[in-house]
Amino acid sequence: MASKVIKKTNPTIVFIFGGSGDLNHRKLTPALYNLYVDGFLNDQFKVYGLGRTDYTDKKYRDHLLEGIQLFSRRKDDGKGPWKEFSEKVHYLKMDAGAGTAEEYSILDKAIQETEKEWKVEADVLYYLSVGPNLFPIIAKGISTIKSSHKEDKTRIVIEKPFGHDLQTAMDLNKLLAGLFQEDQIYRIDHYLGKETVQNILALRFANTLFEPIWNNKYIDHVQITAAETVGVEDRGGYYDTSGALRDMIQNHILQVLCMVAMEAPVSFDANEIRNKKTDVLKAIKRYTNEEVKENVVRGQYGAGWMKGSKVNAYREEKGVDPNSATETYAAVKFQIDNWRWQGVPFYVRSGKYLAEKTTLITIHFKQAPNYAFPAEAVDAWRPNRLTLTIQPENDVRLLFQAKRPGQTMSLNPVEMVFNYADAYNEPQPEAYETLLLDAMMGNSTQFMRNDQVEIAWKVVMPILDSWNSKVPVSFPNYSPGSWGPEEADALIAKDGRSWTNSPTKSSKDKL
Ligand SMILES: NC(=O)C1=CN([C@@H]2O[C@H](COP(=O)(O)OP(=O)(O)OC[C@H]3O[C@@H](n4cnc5c(N)ncnc54)[C@H](OP(=O)(O)O)[C@@H]3O)[C@@H](O)[C@H]2O)C=CC1
Ligand SMILES: O=C1O[C@H](COP(=O)(O)O)[C@@H](O)[C@H](O)[C@H]1O
Repeated sequence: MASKVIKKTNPTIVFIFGGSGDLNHRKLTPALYNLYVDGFLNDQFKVYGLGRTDYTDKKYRDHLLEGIQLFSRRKDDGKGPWKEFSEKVHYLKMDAGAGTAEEYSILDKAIQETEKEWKVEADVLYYLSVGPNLFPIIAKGISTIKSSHKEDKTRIVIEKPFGHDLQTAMDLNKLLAGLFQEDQIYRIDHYLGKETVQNILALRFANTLFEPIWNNKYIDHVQITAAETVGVEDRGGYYDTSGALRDMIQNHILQVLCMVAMEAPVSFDANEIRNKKTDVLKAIKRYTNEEVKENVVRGQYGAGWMKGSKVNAYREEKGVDPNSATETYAAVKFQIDNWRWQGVPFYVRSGKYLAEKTTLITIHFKQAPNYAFPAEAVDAWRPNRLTLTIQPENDVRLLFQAKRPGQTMSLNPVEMVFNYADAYNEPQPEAYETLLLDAMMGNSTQFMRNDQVEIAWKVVMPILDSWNSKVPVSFPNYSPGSWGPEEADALIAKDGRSWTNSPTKSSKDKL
């Protein structure tokens, strides 16, 4: 087996705004720790958590170690690699919201001291893991830091949500463009870092098997589901200003849709891939108010039960307006008006408190002609289906017809399965590991470009506008633990199709 060549980062300083926050605790520090253990970080590496909370370096490291123990794919009791890694971790107390050059000068000082100690110019990554209200002020603050003005060495990662609507996304893009070059800006969408999402390009463009039939001649329709078994948890305040369409569909699901629908790139250059994805977004049909009613369904969960526990209705959640019209579920039938996809609907849906935690893409092929087979042979006939499960499993399944053993020509569908965990012994990196490493390496392929974000907003704006312009539908309209509102079943059923809820658990399961 060929040995893996590991390319290390340059000497790097990472500043995490929101270092005391939840995302850093659960995702960012565990990701950096795993990159360290896997050998991707230069020996000259430092990470500073930033926030207003009082922490000494020691207390901060203890807090982060708890995060490693709870959330990292690799655990550590504090005596393993964490011990050495934690010496690279520091905390700086600052009010980033003050936005003054004086406040930001502590970062300047930290860079200068570190460069003096390392005797090299460091790459500097600023990660904005804070609420979106702070993005503009922090971006301006960073631009005042004298020692990180070298464009090729300074990068800024912006968390979601990138804007609340098209106008606010455009405003933020404009502000960032005035402060940084576009190739310094990394707008993160963590779905793009997931292994199986990245595998879509390999599956489509590294095999001759699929691409020739990847079009409206052979594909009947595509489904993308991102179902969650959690409610809004302690993020009610944020979620109530967002909803499923903004929180999941405008970003994650549209990006996944682009990977499924894009044309073949001529190279893996960041801009080439992003151009091809942008073309898909441009081709998505913009709905009129009337068409929104026909093609979009929204839902909100009521009170009920999840796995034996009683759960509140959305309107009773902390931080949520008791009369809220915010959707916790959305299903959309998208239509892509281009040569490859015309006439092939893309049904997408996402929701909280659904029956299963699953993210999957299903490609439903057209029915093969079955006239030559006896009627009884085709009883169980099902069209071919390719399923890409993104989580909780990472697998690819191809459903096709096979002859049952016996003396008669009796057919039934079977599955060929490729499962990452079975196929490879290597552990899979978490999405944030992949994306943080890419950002440190200066590879922006899996990040959103300014125009991509804006076009994605343009796709959903007619839906948001239509929802704003009329009296809300009667909420709640689905129970926790279900697959969402009945109207979503009707949305697809009226086209003579049905949702694929979950792939079979193993190839031995009865199909
Ligand atoms: N948590 C998650 O699972 C996900 C989060 N995100 C995004 O990541 C970002 C962060 O989310 P999350 O970690 O959950 O949020 P939290 O509310 O847990 O953390 C917010 C952070 O912002 C810091 N902060 C707030 N005001 C200031 C200020 N004036 N100066 C300095 N620091 C400040 C807080 O630090 P302090 O109080 O110490 O000042 C805290 O560290 C958001 O944009 C969110 O949308 C995206 C996907 C998932
Ligand atoms: O960005 C978000 O994603 C999570 C779901 O992410 P996943 O990786 O667990 O599928 C979602 O819960 C959250 O509301 C949203 O902001």
